[in-house]
Amino acid sequence: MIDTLDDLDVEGTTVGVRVDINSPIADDGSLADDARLRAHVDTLSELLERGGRVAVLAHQGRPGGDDFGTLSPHADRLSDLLGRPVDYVDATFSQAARDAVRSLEDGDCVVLENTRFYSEEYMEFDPDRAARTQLVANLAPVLDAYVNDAFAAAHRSQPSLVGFPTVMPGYAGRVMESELDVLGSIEETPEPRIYVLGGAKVPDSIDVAWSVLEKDLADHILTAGVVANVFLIADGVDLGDASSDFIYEQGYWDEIDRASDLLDAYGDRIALPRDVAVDRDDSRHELGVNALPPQEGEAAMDIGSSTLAYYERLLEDAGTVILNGPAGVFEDDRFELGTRRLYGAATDVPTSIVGGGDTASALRRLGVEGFSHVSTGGGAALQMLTADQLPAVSALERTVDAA
Ligand SMILES: Nc1ncnc2c1ncn2[C@@H]1O[C@H](COP(=O)(O)OP(=O)(O)O)[C@@H](O)[C@H]1O
Ligand SMILES: O=C(OP(=O)(O)O)[C@H](O)COP(=O)(O)O
Repeated sequence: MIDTLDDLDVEGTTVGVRVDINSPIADDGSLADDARLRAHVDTLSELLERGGRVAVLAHQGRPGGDDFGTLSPHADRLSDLLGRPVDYVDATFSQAARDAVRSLEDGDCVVLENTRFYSEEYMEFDPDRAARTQLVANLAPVLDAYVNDAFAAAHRSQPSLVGFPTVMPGYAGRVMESELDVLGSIEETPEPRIYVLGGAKVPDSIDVAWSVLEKDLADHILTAGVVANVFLIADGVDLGDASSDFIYEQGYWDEIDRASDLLDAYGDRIALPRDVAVDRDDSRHELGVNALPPQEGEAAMDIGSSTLAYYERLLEDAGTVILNGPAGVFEDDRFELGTRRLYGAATDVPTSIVGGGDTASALRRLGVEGFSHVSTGGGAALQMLTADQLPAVSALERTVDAA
């Protein structure tokens, strides 16, 4: 049983609110999509209107990634969306951050800097240990309560997600509450059940694949995106140096062995692309897997038309489809076809559940709609649908009682 905002006496209370506003970032550093900020408006508005003093905690990107950066543009955008001033401080738990939180008055909001600027935040801890990290130990004394609205990050056991509710009363925000309601009630989704695993977070996708195949939750897994490329290499296909180098640079080389083990154990339930699309002479060019490797410098950027026809046939018989991750580099018009058609076909399945920040952004851009549920979380939604507990949700369940 988790407490919600209905259980929190908000007025005059200083609340640390963990949101997930991790967003695509344009080349000039601005937000390329603000959907995740919009999602949290209800929670933040409610807290502010009820007289709360709100300190927003969030991450943006992963250390070393192109989208790793400051939350300053997020604060500006939140101010527009909330229709009230939102301060930003370029500190997360230092004296400057604590002063900014202490000086909040009823109805004030400040965004603290990217929690992942601080190294412990990118590590996974059990909640008790997380409570002793620098972030929680330094910030908790200036907060009265903690609200977790970051469903999309609830599968991470990181300090800002599991540490605070160990030392102060923790509550689910409105996004967290509604995601848990919708995804938690899908106990008996219609079969056959198909998982579509695309995108670029290969280790997460392979974890999910193991889990749903072992538990017999998935009748088929359709691979797409970088996930498919890893499976193709594991299956002995020569995808060429460009795709291999990309996988190596992402640190995913060991995932090829894990994909190979999965194919050995459950190969009959894992569908691999039959063709891929590469950039040749500045145009989309499709190659059957038998025609691989591609020419030098060409990388597999999307699944091809034969693969789409094959996947569409499998989806015709599905009762439930759960999808995460674009099928290709949808940001480039030449490689959006796989995502457009695959996700389009999924809207015809009786129960269709989609998750993921980039995925949702791709679908908006491509105008694909009509799913049963579009979750704010990708990995978090998938983990929940594997029936595994989300660490941040468990931490809220075990939170300390309000005084
Ligand atoms: N074949 C591919 N090669 C390189 N990148 C790809 C490929 N297919 C998809 N991607 C990239 O995957 C990214 C999204 O993946 P991911 O972050 O896992 O999605 P989500 O945020 O929805 O969970 C996009 O930026 C897209 O360009
Ligand atoms: O974008 C996110 O997850 P998602 O890609 O599964 O939707 C969350 O912000 C979690 O980010 P992380 O996967 O870097 O921990």
